[in-house]
Amino acid sequence: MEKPVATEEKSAERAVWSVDEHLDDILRQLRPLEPLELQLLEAQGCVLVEDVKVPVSLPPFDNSSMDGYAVRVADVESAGAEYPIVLTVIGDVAAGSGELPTVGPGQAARIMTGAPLPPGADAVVPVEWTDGGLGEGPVEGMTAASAAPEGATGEVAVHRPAEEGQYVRRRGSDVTAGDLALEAGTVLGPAQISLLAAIGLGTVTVRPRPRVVVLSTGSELVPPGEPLGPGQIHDSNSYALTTAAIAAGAIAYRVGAVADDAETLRATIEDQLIRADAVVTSGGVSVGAYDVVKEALSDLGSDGAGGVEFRKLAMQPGKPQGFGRIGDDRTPLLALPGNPVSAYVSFELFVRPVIRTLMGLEPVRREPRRARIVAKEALSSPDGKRQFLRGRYEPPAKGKTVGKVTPVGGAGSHLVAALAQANALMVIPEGTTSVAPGATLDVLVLD
Ligand SMILES: Nc1nc2c(c(=O)[nH]1)N[C@H]1C(S)=C(S)[C@@H](COP(=O)(O)OP(=O)(O)OC[C@H]3O[C@@H](n4cnc5c(N)ncnc54)[C@H](O)[C@@H]3O)O[C@H]1N2
Ligand code: MOO
Repeated sequence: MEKPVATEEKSAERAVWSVDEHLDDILRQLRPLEPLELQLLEAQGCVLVEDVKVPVSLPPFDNSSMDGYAVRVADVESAGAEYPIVLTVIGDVAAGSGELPTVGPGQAARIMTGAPLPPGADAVVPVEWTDGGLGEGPVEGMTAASAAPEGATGEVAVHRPAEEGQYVRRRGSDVTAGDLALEAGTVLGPAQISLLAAIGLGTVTVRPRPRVVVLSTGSELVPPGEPLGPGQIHDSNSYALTTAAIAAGAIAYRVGAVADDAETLRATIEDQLIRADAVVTSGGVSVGAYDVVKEALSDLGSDGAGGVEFRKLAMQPGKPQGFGRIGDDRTPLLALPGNPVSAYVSFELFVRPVIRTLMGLEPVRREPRRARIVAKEALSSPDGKRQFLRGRYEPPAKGKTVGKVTPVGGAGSHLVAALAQANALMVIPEGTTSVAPGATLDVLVLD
């Protein structure tokens, strides 16, 4: 844990906050979202809040793992290529068959993969071990039932013996009724959702994905796809932050850029609160005459309570930051700086942990990795600030613990092209003003 930058009680006006102090202050004000019962497809990536028990065994019945013939082992004991055993085919058992024929001595039932093993049979011989009912040598596969309905009856020659239970998947061999299917705390990925579906659960109780409303502020902003007028730029932050929120696990709503007008901004945010578990804004948090986010948000609490506090952080980029809880539900709002790299780095450091906390996901912060700097010149960093430079990270070679990182672009917080080439943030600590090539440092890998 790094030494706090300011030790006296914090006040937005005078103290500089460290990155960790700001994040800790945000996180201590948040609780994970209340669990919800969701449809399986909506639960992907969410944390299960209760143990799930298996209601019915899997497989629910003995079934075939091959397309072939359900037989009695005793009948085919002496089967061989030279002297195949000929059995009478009494019918087909397809996957999903409800009514099953009974296989008597000298009989076989044609059976498909996943179909229940019919009574009387105690093994399956794959169709490749038989003549498929065609009266010749071993076949490659069955003729489609639609093309040859007579294949379900007649005779079949079996060329190899079978062992008891061969190609039979036993009832309960996967999981047994009453077993623990998944433990509370499990993050549901496709394999876990597969299991829930297989044991017949249509819904599951999880912490839901937070709904994150993203809005940009700035009268100069024009949506991509529209032409620029004098002095205008395209709004890239709302796209970066919306997609970053989705990548972090949220359901994100991008609201178009709002002009630098405090009343419009306040009304827009109030309108959005109905669908927000968190609000993220960009721009308007510095000291300019048109930085209206401060003006609009400082008192946007419930009945005058709460509101957003604006701070200076000992970091670069991302110095000006706002955080507070607003509206009747005390919805967390993070006001990020407008420079595109600052907004993105701020998202990584503060908003992503908020999303993960609301979802109950661990770890909340990215775990730093160590990497050796590959560069021609030393990297410089402002004294007293934690700097986040953009870099390309390569994982450690086999048997090594330290990877490599090459800076891309400079420290400027407007350099979006370099950001797009980067896959990591290089972290230069507060007390360090110069780092030589070949030195190692922490990197946050943006995967
Ligand atoms: N006198 C001072 N000026 C500035 C300071 C300071 O301490 N004293 N801090 C600088 C730092 S550091 C940052 S970061 C920025 C933060 O400014 P704001 O949050 O108020 O952001 P804006 O002024 O609205 O915009 C800054 C910059 O970013 C561009 N921008 C804004 N929104 C978007 C968007 N959605 N998509 C693309 N680009 C966007 C905007 O056009 C500006 O160029 O303040 C410094 N100034
Ligand atoms: O801190 Mo500002 O965020 O450097 O560009």
